[in-house]
Amino acid sequence: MRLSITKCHGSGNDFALIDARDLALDDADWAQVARALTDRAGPVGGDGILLLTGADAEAAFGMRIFNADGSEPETCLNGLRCIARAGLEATGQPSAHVRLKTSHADVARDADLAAGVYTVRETAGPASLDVRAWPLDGEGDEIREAVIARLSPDLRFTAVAMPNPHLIAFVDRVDEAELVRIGEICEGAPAWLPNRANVSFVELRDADTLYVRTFERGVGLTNACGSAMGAATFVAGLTGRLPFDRTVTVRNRGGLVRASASEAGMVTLSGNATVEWTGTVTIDLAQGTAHDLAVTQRHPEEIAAWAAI
Ligand SMILES: N[C@@H](CCC[C@H](N)C(=O)O)C(=O)O
Repeated sequence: MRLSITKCHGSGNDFALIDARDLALDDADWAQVARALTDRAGPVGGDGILLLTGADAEAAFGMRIFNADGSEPETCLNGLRCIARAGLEATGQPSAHVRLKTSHADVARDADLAAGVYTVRETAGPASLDVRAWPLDGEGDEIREAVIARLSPDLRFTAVAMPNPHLIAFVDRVDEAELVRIGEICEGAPAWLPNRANVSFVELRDADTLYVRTFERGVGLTNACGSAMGAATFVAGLTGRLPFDRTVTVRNRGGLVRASASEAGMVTLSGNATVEWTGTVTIDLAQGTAHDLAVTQRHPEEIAAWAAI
């Protein structure tokens, strides 16, 4: 099978985006496409794949995302900006209501974060504190700044669904080895956390800046995770570290976004949707491999504009 793909990223969280509006593959095949395209030893590499899906009565277009391991999460807010760019360009609209797996979001082209950086504003939520839905068992119905002894005796986590599951711990300094240790416990899908979780450590750097590092479910450490940045901004408000509705800078390993969260749990992020190149590639579904990549157009100007941030 030969696919057209767009290699793109939001804050360095990188994806192969596929216009799937006229493609009919079953979920198992998309999972296999995700494993093939995200393999960093293969010709493309990435944290996941994004599917632009068609309109319905409510939404101008939709997004599906598959993680590198082939699992399909509920949302992806860095990926949504890339899908928004593709969907807005495809439909010719300046803004849109977008269908996600289990929820909706609103997107619009925003003023460029910096010269030449295509920027999208996205609003998603509401964030939910109900962990019975994950499920996360044995820690009560809500987890707010609480020790989860099965993960660490020292850290205090807040559990938030965006609606994908996030465990957020504010720390003085991100300890990456500890983040990986805890991320891997969750990745093992223990009986008390069968659907796993994304785990983030967050530094409050000043009254206008957070730094977020995330071990993502189905992927591992990534440069950035948009839903984690949204969750972290909401938890900063919930725990009184920052006022709700203040727009702050959320830094990450791949760059930054501007973010705000309301008390009702709606989060708004404004950040890049950078296209690196477009091309075609062959997928061997039986083997789960990608080969014969042909890049048809490169965008060094977009890569350079983002690097300057
Ligand atoms: N990187 C994404 C989140 C992708 C999904 C996540 N790994 C999960 O399984 O929930 C983002 O930018 O939000």
